[in-house]
Amino acid sequence: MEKALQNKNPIFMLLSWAGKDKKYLYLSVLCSLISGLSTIVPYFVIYQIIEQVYHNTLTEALLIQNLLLLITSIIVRFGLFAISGTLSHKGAYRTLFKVRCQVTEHMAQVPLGSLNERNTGEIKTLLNEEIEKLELFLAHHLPELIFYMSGPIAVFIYLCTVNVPLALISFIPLIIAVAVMAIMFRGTNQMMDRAARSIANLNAIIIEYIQGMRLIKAFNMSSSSFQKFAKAVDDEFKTWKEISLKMGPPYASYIIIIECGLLLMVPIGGMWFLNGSLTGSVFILFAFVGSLYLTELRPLQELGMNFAQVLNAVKKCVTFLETPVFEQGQAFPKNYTIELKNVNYSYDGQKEHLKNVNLTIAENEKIAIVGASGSGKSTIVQLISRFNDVQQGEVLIGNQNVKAIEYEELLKNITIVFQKTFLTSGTVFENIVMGSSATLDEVREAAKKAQIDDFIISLPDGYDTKVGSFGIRFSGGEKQRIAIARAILKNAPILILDEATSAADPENQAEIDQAIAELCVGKTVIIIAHRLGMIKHCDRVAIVENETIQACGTHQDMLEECPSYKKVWQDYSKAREITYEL
Ligand SMILES: Nc1ncnc2c1ncn2[C@@H]1O[C@H](COP(=O)(O)OP(=O)(O)OP(=O)(O)O)[C@@H](O)[C@H]1O
Repeated sequence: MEKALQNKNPIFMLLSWAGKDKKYLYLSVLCSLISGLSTIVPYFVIYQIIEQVYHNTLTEALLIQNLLLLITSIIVRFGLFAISGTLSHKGAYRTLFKVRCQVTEHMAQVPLGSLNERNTGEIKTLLNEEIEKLELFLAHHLPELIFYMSGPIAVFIYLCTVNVPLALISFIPLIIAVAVMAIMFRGTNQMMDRAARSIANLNAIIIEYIQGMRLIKAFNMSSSSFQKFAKAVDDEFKTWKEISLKMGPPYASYIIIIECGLLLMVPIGGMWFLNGSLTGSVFILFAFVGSLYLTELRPLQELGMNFAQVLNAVKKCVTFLETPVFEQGQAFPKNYTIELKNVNYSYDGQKEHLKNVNLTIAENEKIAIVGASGSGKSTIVQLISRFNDVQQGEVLIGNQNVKAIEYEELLKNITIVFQKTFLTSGTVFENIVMGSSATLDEVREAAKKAQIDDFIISLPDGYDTKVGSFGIRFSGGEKQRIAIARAILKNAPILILDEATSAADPENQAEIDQAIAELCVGKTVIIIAHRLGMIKHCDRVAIVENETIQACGTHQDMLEECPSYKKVWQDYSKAREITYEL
């Protein structure tokens, strides 16, 4: 793969992605070549017949011989073309599978931050539409290009053996047509780039529209959302209209020019015949064949246009595959102390979202991070787990920079429970086990501790119930308890709870608190919670304000010494006492 990326020629890139399946593509090209070369046979037969008629030597035996030759050439031409198509499709779909695997594998190896920079629509477009265009090239364009080109080239060579000057003249329309085509393709790369961006934008808006359907309905935003969608469709329409307007005239010119061979062959060949420098049979051959053979190249124009899109798709795949991945690192340290030293971080390179953050969390210590919404609490924990990388300063675990630790090892040793739990489309069991080799008993044990076992066994298929089947939708609280069960099962030495119990209902709160308390035993724990009740699990509290950690200490010390923490605590206590009178 590395080697392939250094070699930027798109065709070589594609062939290198095909790997061992290149053989199908090469064989397909070979079949296309032979099939294309067989185009020469009918022209040869025509010339033979003209000669035989002209010299009055045509016999029944010769007619049958010519007929057999024609039938054989037709069988070879279309038989091999069909075989070529079968082979090219086999090679193409295997290659597509490999490219899709590489892209998805690469996605898992790049920092989450660099994926966030690309919108969902862009990645979906790359995986579906852009990679699909590679099939168009490998299965269709490549064999067809060889097929359509080899025939006329063979005929041209054959015509040269008959009469070189006239053969060269018969070639002139192609030179002019190719020049027109070259003019046509000037600037199309940028246009195709724009077309790809426009379809990615359209995809992103469709995804946003579907995902945000509830919000759209709740706030009656359908008209404005439709406007956004309509604008994206309009942009797509305008882009393709512009492309069509730019390509239409040269396309028509190409078709017309390539058909103009007769305009050269009849007067020039006729004059040479009249002044005796050409035999009648050669004149008739050129008048028919010399003006016809180039029309075989008509489809090349369309192939050329599609090829620009294929090049664009290859470029997109290469750019994505070149996104830097995590480098190989060292083993996870034996000590689970976490340290943030002079950490600065900005999402956009402009506003500083974290400034000079310093925090040390001892092994087995439990620390709560509190602060206003948007103050940077989640950003801090994301830097520890390398969802994003610090831009200045360093994050250390067991005195080792997290960037130097093997990424998989890092993820193995850290469990994060987020506020929003993502459930995959598998069974409930698969959603808790998450690829580990835990048994059903172990999974149930974890689920019991997370207070979700009773609910799961009440489902139609218990732990084998498919998420989303039987119209089953999990509530926010149920999803969070599944996430807690996952964390209990994973049992990593470092635990991060980012608003992990925000959706717990009051009935289960006490049990979940108990589950979390058990989960935290013997671990280095960071808890982010707006419900400050979680602080009772913690040894210390750190408060984030003005993009940095303002103060850190025990709950009692902070109440006495940190006015902003005191205020946060008072606000929380007051909020708990509020009752709504209806
Ligand atoms: N992917 C992102 N791109 C750009 N800005 C971001 C991104 N994620 C967070 N931010 C910004 O960084 C700041 C800190 O966000 P963060 O999520 O860390 O805050 P938080 O304290 O965890 O908030 P909350 O308590 O509401 O979850 C906010 O201003 C937020 O808008």
